[in-house]
Amino acid sequence: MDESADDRSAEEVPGLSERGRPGEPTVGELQLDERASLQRVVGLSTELEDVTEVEYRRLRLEQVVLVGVWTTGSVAAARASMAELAALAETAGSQVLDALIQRRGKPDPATYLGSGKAEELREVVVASGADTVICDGELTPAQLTALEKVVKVKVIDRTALILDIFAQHATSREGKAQVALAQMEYMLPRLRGWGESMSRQAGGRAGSNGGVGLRGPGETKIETDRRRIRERMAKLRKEIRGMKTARTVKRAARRRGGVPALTVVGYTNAGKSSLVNAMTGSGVLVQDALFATLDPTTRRAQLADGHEVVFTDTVGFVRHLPTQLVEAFRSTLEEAVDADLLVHVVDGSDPFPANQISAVRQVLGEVLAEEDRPAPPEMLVVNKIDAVDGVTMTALRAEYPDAQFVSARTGEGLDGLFAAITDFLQRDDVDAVLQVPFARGEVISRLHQHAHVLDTEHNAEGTRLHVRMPSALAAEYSDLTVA
Ligand SMILES: Nc1nc2c(ncn2[C@@H]2O[C@H](COP(=O)(O)OP(=O)(O)OP(=O)(O)O)[C@@H](O)[C@H]2O)c(=O)[nH]1
Ligand SMILES: [Mg+2]
Repeated sequence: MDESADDRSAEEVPGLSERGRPGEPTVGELQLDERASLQRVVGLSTELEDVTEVEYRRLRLEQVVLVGVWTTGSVAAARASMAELAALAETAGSQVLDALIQRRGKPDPATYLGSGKAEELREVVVASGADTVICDGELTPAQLTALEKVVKVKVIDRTALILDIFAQHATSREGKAQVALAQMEYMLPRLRGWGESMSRQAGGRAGSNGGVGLRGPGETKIETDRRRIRERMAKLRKEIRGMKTARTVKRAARRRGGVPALTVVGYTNAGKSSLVNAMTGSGVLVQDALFATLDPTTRRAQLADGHEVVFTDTVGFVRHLPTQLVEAFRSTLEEAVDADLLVHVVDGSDPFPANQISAVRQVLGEVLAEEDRPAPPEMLVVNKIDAVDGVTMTALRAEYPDAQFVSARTGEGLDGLFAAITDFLQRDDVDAVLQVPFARGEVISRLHQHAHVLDTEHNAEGTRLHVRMPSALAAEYSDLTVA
């Protein structure tokens, strides 16, 4: 392998460190540091002893160095990807000390980074005092182990990082169960790899302080763990199925109410929750953090014409969503499948909004793939226009001529968005004349709530109403329709 080329292509990404790189550690500190990193890996083996701890396992990230292999696209796109990894790492509670990317045709099959670059990474890790390396991609168990061997601190990948954030943020019973399941799925094939790495590390120190407690789990232990994890996964799947049924029933009840359902989807941090708040006057959690929202929340709102709609705020999307989490997404996004309209929010101030849009559509496609219905219609909403300069704004308008341009922060464009939603919902309204008998007074109040009552006339049989209403509602009252 051409290692000099490897090293030449190494590049530091400026502006990502939260604080300056600390000075070189003294030899004494370095040893302490190394001991600490070994200690941490051994601690991991203890965690794996109990399957319930695997379930809610946290990666305990602290001070991290990010690395990425940049295969295609522009420098700016590669940097944006690393900036996102940094934001993810910070969301997980860690401090980013440094970030490096390597230009390479494809990740090294053995160590992800080329071997020369891996050595360089080791130097950065030592110099910065980092205790964890996060790779911007999904690594094979063997790659993780091999890279760990070189850098001598914990190495995790983007998938594990995202799983960790989800584990920290999930609040509902179903959300927690879904994430636990995804984590176990991720851990299962990696048990052996991590076990081997731990045995290796303990073995290397066996002369000084080796012993029963410091050895990695043996083959039998791993097999037992695997079996217990599989059992736990089966149990979780069953529990999740039960919770799903309950939710479907609840949603069906709401749908019968005839209230149009708008599901707000979009890339993480695009401002979905802010928009729901701005449009409904409610207090959904807004945070400058990725995946602030994990469980779907539903809020009612009234359109200018007096009609009620419900907005459902959903979990944000992200590029390279771990496959283990697609199932979790599917469950929270069932709301999306059922929606009358998908309100797709994109951050207009992001340097690459088109990438966000395609990532969202791709994940949504995967999530909806299993359904035998087409995806609901989508309305694109470009948010954060208060933070977009004039030139970019012109470009965005040209690129997305059908989109709504809003600022959830300043309220700009919200009237237009409301109007567009109203137009959309009324596009297939029908005119009908209903004769409602006295015994069915509840129909009249429902019509006033969900339809335009154009004319009312009381007669001997009850009330005759001329209404303009959604076709679904008309279908429900076909027995009362006289014209
Ligand atoms: N400048 C500006 N910032 C906004 C706007 N809307 C939202 N933000 C900010 O963007 C960040 C993310 O907002 P959220 O509403 O939590 O975004 P989200 O899409 O729900 O994020 P997740 O739930 O984490 O996926 C917050 O810091 C908001 O204050 C806007 O119109 N303009
Ligand atoms: Mg949110």
